[in-house]
Amino acid sequence: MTIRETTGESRLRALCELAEQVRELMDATTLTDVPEAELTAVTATLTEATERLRASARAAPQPFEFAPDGSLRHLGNAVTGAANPHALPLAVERDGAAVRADVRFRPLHEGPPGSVHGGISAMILDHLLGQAAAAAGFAGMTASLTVRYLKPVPYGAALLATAEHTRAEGRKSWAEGRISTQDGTTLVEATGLFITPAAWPARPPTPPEG
Ligand SMILES: CCCCCCCCCCCCCC(=O)SCCNC(=O)CCNC(=O)[C@H](O)C(C)(C)COP(=O)(O)OP(=O)(O)OC[C@H]1O[C@@H](n2cnc3c(N)ncnc32)[C@H](O)[C@@H]1OP(=O)(O)O
Repeated sequence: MTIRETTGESRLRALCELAEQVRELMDATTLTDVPEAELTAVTATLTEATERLRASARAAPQPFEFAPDGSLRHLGNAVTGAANPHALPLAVERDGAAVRADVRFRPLHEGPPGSVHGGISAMILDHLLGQAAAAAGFAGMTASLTVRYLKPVPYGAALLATAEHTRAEGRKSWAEGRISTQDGTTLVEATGLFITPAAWPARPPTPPEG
């Protein structure tokens, strides 16, 4: 893994604004009820916009990099990356030895009618557990993730995701976490095993943020 120095903050801000607009577009697409002719017209507009963006393309999304304030960020990440339209994006904060993030799912995350797809909840927990392990100095790859779905997860509601590192054994470390309502009802909980690949530095210099 290489971590590059950041350049072009203004351009990155513009990229993040574009990604946020694409998220709005995805929600609007999921919910729209406009007539067919309007759907066709908007599709033509978007086809043109897509071609304009593809006029110059990178080989991969935004990499891990140091922000101007010295923090480590990954704008291309599918969960936390503000430059990745797929991301919520989740803003993960350290809370002592644990991590937390406010979560508000979108209609485009629908699985069963009216609630969030289980794979989306698992993805959020995978990431948060991974960050908890990293925050404890055991950054690694997910080797296994066990998810227990206790109650349907609504979209549109303010929810909380939390995770903490629980133990480590050599390159292996474990974390657990949950997605809860604001009043503390657990909707989904997970435990995960994270393994630091032998080629990675054993401990990252700073806990990753976001
Ligand atoms: C500085 C940058 C910081 C970045 C921080 C970012 C944090 C962000 C958070 C991101 C979060 C999201 C993250 C993502 O989305 S990560 C994306 C999803 N995960 C992957 O793609 C992982 C793919 N798998 C691998 O790369 C390798 O298999 C890994 C690295 C996991 C292990 O390959 P490695 O060659 O190293 O393993 P080993 O053979 O030497 O075995 C070592 C030990 O581990 C035990 N074992 C192995 N596999 C499993 C298993 N599946 N279950 C249970 N145990 C397993 C094995 O028995 C042995 O135990 P022991 O005999 O020693 O007791």
